[in-house]
Amino acid sequence: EEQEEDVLRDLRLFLRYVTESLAQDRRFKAFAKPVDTEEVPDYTLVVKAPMDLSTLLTNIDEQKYVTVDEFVCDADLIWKNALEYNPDSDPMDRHIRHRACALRDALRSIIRAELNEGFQRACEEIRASR
Ligand SMILES: CC(=O)c1csc(NC(=O)C2C[NH2+]C2)n1
Repeated sequence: EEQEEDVLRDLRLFLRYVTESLAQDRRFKAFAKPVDTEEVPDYTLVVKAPMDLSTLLTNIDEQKYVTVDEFVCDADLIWKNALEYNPDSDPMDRHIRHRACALRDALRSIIRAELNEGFQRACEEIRASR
């Protein structure tokens, strides 16, 4: 009902704030848009569930997420995919892995700093009721 739609609207605003904060950070530029599978043809052979910051924003607009944890699950794909696609010891692989781990930590840090636990519980109750 109306109150639920009010909570989910606030969730979308919160998730856009988190995602935009990460998207503005130059360290995370490699994660801003989908990997171009024309330029990187072997990417889809290695990574079965691609994800990037712009796709997270699209998912938010399409009302895919009812809880913060569902969003974090998708956002975590970004760094997991990067570690999978860049496993080697060469400096470029190491560089992108460091940035992927920085993305993971920045995401969790913003959420811990800004998310009200009562609001998270309200979202989880909506998910449980559906
Ligand atoms: C988004 C992502 O994970 C990504 C973009 S480029 C890249 N890796 C490289 O360009 C080479 C370093 N070894 C392969 N990984």
